[in-house]
Amino acid sequence: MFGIIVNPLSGNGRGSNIWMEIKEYLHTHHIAYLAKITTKAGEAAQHAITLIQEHHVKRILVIGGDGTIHEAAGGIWQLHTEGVTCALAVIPAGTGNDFAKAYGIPTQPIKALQIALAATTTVQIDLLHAIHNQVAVNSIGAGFDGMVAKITNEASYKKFLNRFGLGGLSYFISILRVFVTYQPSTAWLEVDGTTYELPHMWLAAVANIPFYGGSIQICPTASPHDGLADVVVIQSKGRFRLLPVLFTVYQGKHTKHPAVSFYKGKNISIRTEKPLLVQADGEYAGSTPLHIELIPAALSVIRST
Ligand SMILES: Nc1ncnc2c1ncn2[C@@H]1O[C@H](COP(=O)(O)OP(=O)(O)OP(=O)(O)O)[C@@H](O)[C@H]1O
Repeated sequence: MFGIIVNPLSGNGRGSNIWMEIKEYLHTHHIAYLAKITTKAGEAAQHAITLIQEHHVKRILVIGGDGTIHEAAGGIWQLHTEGVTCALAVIPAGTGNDFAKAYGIPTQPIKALQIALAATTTVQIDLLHAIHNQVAVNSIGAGFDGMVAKITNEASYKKFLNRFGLGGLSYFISILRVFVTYQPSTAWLEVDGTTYELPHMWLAAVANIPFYGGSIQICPTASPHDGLADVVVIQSKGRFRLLPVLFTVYQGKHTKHPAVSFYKGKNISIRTEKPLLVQADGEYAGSTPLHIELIPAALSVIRST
């Protein structure tokens, strides 16, 4: 028996349509499952806990976006700390789908389901453990990207673009909106005991995978298997100096720009002169200060071969 968690509203209703298709396939092929459908934000974590504790599932398939994956992974991790294991599989149904991209999970729902059912390749991935005991699978960032996550999730164009399968474009629109108004500030980054002062900081993001915000290659060298978190910092006094970064970051070709710097470590703190918005896996997650600890090999993920 395996468990399924569905966010029917992910990708502006794509989650619901995919669920119909998957349900039909499972019935046709006489595959037993137990499904939980979310009815409000935050529910996926509890669904994961219930599926594991009460129904003893060893595999949970999430049909949703990165926000729902974030919550389900949090539930699985909570029980992992008590010694109970359960693997996570995904059928991408969200706007950005960065998690699926990182693990080669196809966007075609039946293909993604077949990978989940076969479970031939399971990998252990690192997690980013932050304040309020939450874990992130993709990234946690403060400043510019916290603001982009917030306005994207509130924007009406996210819904509109999702209708045409162009959800990823909504992040780009938000980036342009925030870019013209954002005011950088001083921050202090601590990586494994060494503190760096960062004047004119636009963003500081801690990444577990190379992508965020719908396939932006913010940290091309980030790996969820190396036991280290990658930190990317962007600093600039002027806005227009960052234009080349803006237009090269999607291909991960911004890395040599003098405004961009990278760090790697296990314990990362970010303090700022004024509270900055924080995003965790693309969802609003409070504000700075931030402390993140990398937990190595903390979650089993079923990936494409
Ligand atoms: N039934 C629901 N009603 C309202 N909100 C929900 C529901 N189920 C989940 N959520 C919340 O919706 C948020 C976004 O969901 P999700 O990430 O799955 O889709 P998305 O926003 O379309 O995709 P992406 O994160 O890739 O942009 C999550 O933070 C989750 O808590």
